[in-house]
Amino acid sequence: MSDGEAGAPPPVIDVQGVTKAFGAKTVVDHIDMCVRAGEIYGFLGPNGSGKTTFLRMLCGLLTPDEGTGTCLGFDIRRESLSIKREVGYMTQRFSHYEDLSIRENLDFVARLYGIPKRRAAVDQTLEQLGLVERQRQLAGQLSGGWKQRLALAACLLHQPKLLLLDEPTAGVDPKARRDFWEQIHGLAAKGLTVMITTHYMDEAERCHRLAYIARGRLMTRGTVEEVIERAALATFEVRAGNRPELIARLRSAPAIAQVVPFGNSLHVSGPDRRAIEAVLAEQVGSDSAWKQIDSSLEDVFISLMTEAERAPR
Ligand SMILES: Nc1ncnc2c1ncn2[C@@H]1O[C@H](COP(=O)(O)OP(=O)(O)OP(=O)(O)O)[C@@H](O)[C@H]1O
Repeated sequence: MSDGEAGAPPPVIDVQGVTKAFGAKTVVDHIDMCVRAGEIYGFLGPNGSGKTTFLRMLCGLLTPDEGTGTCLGFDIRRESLSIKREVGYMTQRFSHYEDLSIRENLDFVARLYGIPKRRAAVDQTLEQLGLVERQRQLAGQLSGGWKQRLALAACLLHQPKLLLLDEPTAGVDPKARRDFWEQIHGLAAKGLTVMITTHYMDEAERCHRLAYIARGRLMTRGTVEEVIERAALATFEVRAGNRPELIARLRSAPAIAQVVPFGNSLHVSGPDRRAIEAVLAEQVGSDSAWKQIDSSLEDVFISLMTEAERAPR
């Protein structure tokens, strides 16, 4: 599986065989990754698949049990201090002081990290993220979307070269998520590299490239188009309404890897188009009720997750 091309910008993250176990459980299992300067790289996978653990190893917060590589040109095992200086890491549980304003929160973070020319750094970050008008507003009164923007601002104060964002938009409404992504694309256009975890498919589609892991193992990576193409998954839309007995019958057919309800229809997928057609012809009847459609990223991810769950450890 190639992860980059000739003539591409230099890698900002370049790691091989990164592995971490907690007790007997291997949480990150021999992951290779190459992310290039200015890329927005999506890191996806089901809950508990090891994404946060991997991010923590990249930025020097956790030492891998196995594996080698560099982040921002620094060795992930030996130079974690240098890495931390140049990485902005937005964790899932970003906290701020509710009774301090946006400006006061940023000033506090700048003090904490000993950022030189603190006032100028705060001014610049407020400007950069469109927070100037709201700088006196108390953080506790902000909507979810503005809170996320404050969190992003706090990560940018020290002008990192790499942003690691762990589910930055969880629970944020679609408009605020869109605004957040505008910011991310703007930052990447200026040369910042961004690695982002998300469970939202529309966000995955906004990444330049992405990787999908399940149970700590890398299942696929590439552009959205490459990931869908490589999966070679045949998907059919079955317009059969809500029929639990039909769903159960389809799921029991060996040719069918997954059946997922989508509104009034079902998405039925598997590796062998003809074999699925044979099952549908038998189970659904008239072929006017079903047709082949393009597989979506979500269809592919669900299929990969199922594959990972079935694989022996
Ligand atoms: N410090 C730790 N000690 C023991 N187990 C841990 C530790 N940190 C994480 N784990 C376990 O490792 C597994 C992977 O967790 P991780 O947080 O990396 O997954 P994730 O993909 O980020 O999940 P989510 O999408 O839910 O955030 C989980 O089973 C978790 O309980």
